[in-house]
Amino acid sequence: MTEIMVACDDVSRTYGTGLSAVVAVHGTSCTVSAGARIAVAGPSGSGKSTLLHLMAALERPTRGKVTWPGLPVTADTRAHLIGVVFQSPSLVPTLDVAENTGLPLVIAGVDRSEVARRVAEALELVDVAELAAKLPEEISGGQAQRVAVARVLARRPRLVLADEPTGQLDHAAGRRLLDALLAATAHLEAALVVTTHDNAVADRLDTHWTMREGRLLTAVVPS
Ligand SMILES: Nc1ncnc2c1ncn2[C@@H]1O[C@H](COP(=O)(O)OP(=O)(O)OP(=O)(O)O)[C@@H](O)[C@H]1O
Repeated sequence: MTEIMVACDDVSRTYGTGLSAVVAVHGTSCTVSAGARIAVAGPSGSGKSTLLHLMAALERPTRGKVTWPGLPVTADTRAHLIGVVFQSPSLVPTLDVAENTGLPLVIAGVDRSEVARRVAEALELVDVAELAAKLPEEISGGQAQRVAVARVLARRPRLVLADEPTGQLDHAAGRRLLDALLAATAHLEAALVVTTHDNAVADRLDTHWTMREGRLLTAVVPS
């Protein structure tokens, strides 16, 4: 049977209360299987990021349940098993590319030689190995975003959730970033969920989900 990385069971997330309450995600059920490659599209404000944050355990549902049947997710293991890529890379300006990539591993107390090994592998996977000694200010926005992906991959996650990862990149840099994400998650045998407004991005993924007003419409598998 296919392993389920994350399952949302009738999940809702409401922000605020009373008249100002916003139902960002409404009664949504879905599953992400091991190795799945899913694009989540939908208009701005339709709940894509909120759904992703619920899957990442960065938000708690106000109703329903999110579970990770195939992953031993606890507060301690979450960040290693589930990698989240945001729209903006948020690198530490005073650390070089290799140090930025290894920072979460160093904080987690991973052995120095193991950090070096995983950083080298991750930078290779996203094709920025030659930038290892550069500072963030010395690299392009597209390269910085690939370093942010490497920082996630260095933890060897089983599930990668990318929230508009190409949103701040031009077409060519966006394509390169997506190439790197697809190749790296295939290498790590990780499932990948990408939210996007861009059809060119969605078309590269196997399964298409659409959100409207907080609801997940029927998933479409392109022929
Ligand atoms: N922390 C928050 N507090 C209050 N409202 C929020 C919060 N986060 C999201 N919302 C609201 O929830 C709704 C869904 O937002 P969400 O960011 O999930 O949508 P989205 O589809 O990802 O949008 P975009 O494509 O513009 O990023 C919106 O109405 C938004 O204003």
